[in-house]
Amino acid sequence: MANVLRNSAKFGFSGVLSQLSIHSRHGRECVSPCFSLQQRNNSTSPKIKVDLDSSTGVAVLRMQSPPVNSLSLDFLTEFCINLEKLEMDRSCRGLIITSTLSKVFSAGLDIMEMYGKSPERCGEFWKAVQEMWLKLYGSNMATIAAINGSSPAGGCLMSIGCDYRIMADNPRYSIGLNETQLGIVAPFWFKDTLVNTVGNRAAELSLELGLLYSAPDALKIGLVDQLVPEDQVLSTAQDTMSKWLAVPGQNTLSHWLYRVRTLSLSHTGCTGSEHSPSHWLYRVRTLSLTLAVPGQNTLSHTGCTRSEHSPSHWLYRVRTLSLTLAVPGQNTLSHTGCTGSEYSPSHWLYRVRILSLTLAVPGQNTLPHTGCTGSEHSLSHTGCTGSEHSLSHWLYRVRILSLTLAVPGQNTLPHTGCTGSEHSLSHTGCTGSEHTLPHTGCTGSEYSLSHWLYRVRTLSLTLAVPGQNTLSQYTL
Ligand SMILES: CCCCCC/C=C/CC(=O)SCCNC(=O)CCNC(=O)[C@H](O)C(C)(C)COP(=O)(O)OP(=O)(O)OC[C@H]1O[C@@H](n2cnc3c(N)ncnc32)[C@H](O)[C@@H]1OP(=O)(O)O
Repeated sequence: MANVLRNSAKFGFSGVLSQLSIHSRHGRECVSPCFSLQQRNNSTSPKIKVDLDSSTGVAVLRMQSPPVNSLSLDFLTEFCINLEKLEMDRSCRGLIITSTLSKVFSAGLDIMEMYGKSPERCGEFWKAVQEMWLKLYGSNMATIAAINGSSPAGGCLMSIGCDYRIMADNPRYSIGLNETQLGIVAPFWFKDTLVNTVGNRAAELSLELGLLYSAPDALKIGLVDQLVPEDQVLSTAQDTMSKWLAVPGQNTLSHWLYRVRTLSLSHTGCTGSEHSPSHWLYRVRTLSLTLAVPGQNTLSHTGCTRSEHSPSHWLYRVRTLSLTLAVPGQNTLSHTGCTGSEYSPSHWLYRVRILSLTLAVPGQNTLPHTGCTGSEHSLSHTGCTGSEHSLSHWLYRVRILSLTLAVPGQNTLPHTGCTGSEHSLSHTGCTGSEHTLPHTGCTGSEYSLSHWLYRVRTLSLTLAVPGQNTLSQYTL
């Protein structure tokens, strides 16, 4: 095992990933998640121990899977089953996650799950990773990570999936999304969750470099919220939990409102009951990887069949897709036809976001954006120049168009056929007849900025967890 880890660090994780092919098509019917979880839990000794204090409504979930609480399929399955049970137990309102191991909270995904396993097993494993995050991040309970040891990669994801993080004040412990250092592309929902936690720039640096932070540095960038002496991690978590549980309606609106952004990204495009969250995440991840590392995404990332996806085929498709999505008619080959040597995966991945921003205002990115060469596309360059494109202007427009993008299946070709003049503030690329009250509730004269922002936020909530968020739950 140590060899695998060492090799993955030395040769890049692609060597390990090439063993992996996630071909699972997820064509399965929706079954009870609890049932499917139980079906695949093959472990014998419990890797998770849960104690629920019925007087406080707080459960402590202890990870107890030596040597490092790595997130294997069995571990994740057990974790999800326990989470699901607590979620259904109305007496439980708060959840604290901690480790029984000394020095380690969780080492992240179990590397052995990604080595030499069948495509079916890999698919199951990846679904379980997603389910863990969805269940944790989407939990109705207040959640606190009591991080009493190192917490790299998936361990960090688990931590930032919680509402609050308390870490042992020990500089030898580290935390961070270090996937890039292993040659792994952190999926976009890892990235989004990190951005939500530490902000754009810190997340960008962190992911491009695959940084692990010591506990004090993690506190500095906001990756954890509090450091306490090691022997006080759990008791502090318990004290803190009582504050969270004292917030009126904690399990509903306030908790949800501030966590929605990421989930809305993850779920855009869902329609119908057949799209379970995990199914969607899997598909979205594929797309995002497809975009992210042209020429460097191998078959194992994508669920594609081998014969179709040769590297050149990939490049072509990526280029097409990028052009379509990004700044139609304005992205030149220098952005899209890059080869591996110019654009390392992490560099590409985490700059794509910039181009995404650019793509958000089609029809309104006019001459100042055109003719850009690769070198001009720096972080600060989102395609805008000139006084009319101030940051706040951009932000608001982007947000509005995000709304448009967020209702796939309803926003259709009218985006692409718009001319500049149609893209007024009140026009998000939709034609009137398709975009009626259920999306926005606005008519032209009501399109003041504050009104829009408010409505957009409301709508995001609606979109956030299809099949789980209903209007009745979140009507303001
Ligand atoms: C399907 C698509 C893939 C894309 C997914 C992208 C997302 C990836 C997220 C991930 O989580 S990838 C995993 C990344 N994890 C790490 O980089 C952590 C590596 N481990 C460590 O840094 C250290 O082990 C530790 C956690 C800081 C603990 O250090 P300590 O010195 O206490 O223990 P070690 O001697 O290093 O390890 C003991 C033992 O445990 C094995 N091990 C460590 N980490 C893992 C792991 N992630 N999976 C499986 N096994 C692990 C290690 O090999 C040792 O085993 P041995 O048999 O005793 O040699």
